[in-house]
Amino acid sequence: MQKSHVCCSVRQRIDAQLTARRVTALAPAIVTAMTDPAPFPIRSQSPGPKRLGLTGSIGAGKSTVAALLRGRGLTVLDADAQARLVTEQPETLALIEAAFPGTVRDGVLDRPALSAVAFADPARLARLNAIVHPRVRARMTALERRAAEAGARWVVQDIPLLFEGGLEAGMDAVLVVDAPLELRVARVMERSGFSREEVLARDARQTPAADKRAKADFVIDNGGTLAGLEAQVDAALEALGLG
Ligand SMILES: CC(C)(COP(=O)(O)OP(=O)(O)OC[C@H]1O[C@@H](n2cnc3c(N)ncnc32)[C@H](O)[C@@H]1O)[C@@H](O)C(=O)NCCC(=O)NCCS
Ligand SMILES: Nc1ncnc2c1ncn2[C@@H]1O[C@H](COP(=O)(O)OP(=O)(O)OP(=O)(O)O)[C@@H](O)[C@H]1O
Repeated sequence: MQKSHVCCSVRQRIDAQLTARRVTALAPAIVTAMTDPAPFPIRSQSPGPKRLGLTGSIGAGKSTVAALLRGRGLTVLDADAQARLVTEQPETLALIEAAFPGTVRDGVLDRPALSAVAFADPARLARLNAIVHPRVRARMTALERRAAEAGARWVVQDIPLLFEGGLEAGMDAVLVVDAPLELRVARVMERSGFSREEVLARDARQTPAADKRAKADFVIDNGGTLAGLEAQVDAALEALGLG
């Protein structure tokens, strides 16, 4: 009952405003609504909270956007964090060590060592993904169920590999955050101490940023200031009726 009310209120607001299906920023801190004859489509017919997929290439600013969304009261489920928990489980570590010998030491994953082997070769990365991703998905489903029980009407699913996993079909809306490659590289080098080559190796294993943008319902350009980013996040939430 409550859920259909949310769905209707989203539709009403967007019908009334005849606003954007897509929000883009052509320059930092400037948000432009592109008109679309159709109201924003809320796709899911399934019960449970509506899902806002949050994705983007390495270093685009997903975690930063996720923090803003949390700050606005939304429940954010973080696939990277779940992957980290999964890769602490003995069962997963045994599978990883068997597939990538030498990457687990004293029961702890050597993340740089695994990265060096996995991101160097698509077949190896596929093998790692096959171990980790089903477990991450199961945990995300469990978290979503918990959020539903707590009364959440929307959940944000922060999933770096949303398009790579074909998960967009299960989302009610997809928000892609993006920034120019060189800026993403510089930000990740600064944040994580990775080399330029390490960042580029990961980027090369992801769906190209241009393809992500093309598939998005909302594109947030994070090539500028944090204030500009925040303004775009608020515009997207407004268009979804969550502002
Ligand atoms: C290889 C691992 C150990 C490296 O750990 P590390 O701490 O260096 O990176 P972290 O997990 O924080 O990921 C940082 C970013 O790297 C990129 N990345 C991570 N895994 C992948 C992947 N399988 N394919 C492409 N890009 C990836 C994403 O942009 C991600 O946001 C780790 O990333 C991992 O276990 N990856 C497999 C699980 C996975 O796909 N996680 C991402 C989404 S669920
Ligand atoms: N607009 C901005 N201005 C300055 N720094 C920023 C901005 N947006 C994000 N950053 C910084 O850039 C780095 C990358 O951002 P963030 O961690 O949010 O990206 P991500 O997409 O989650 O990365 P990953 O794919 O590695 O998980 C962080 O250190 C973050 O604080």
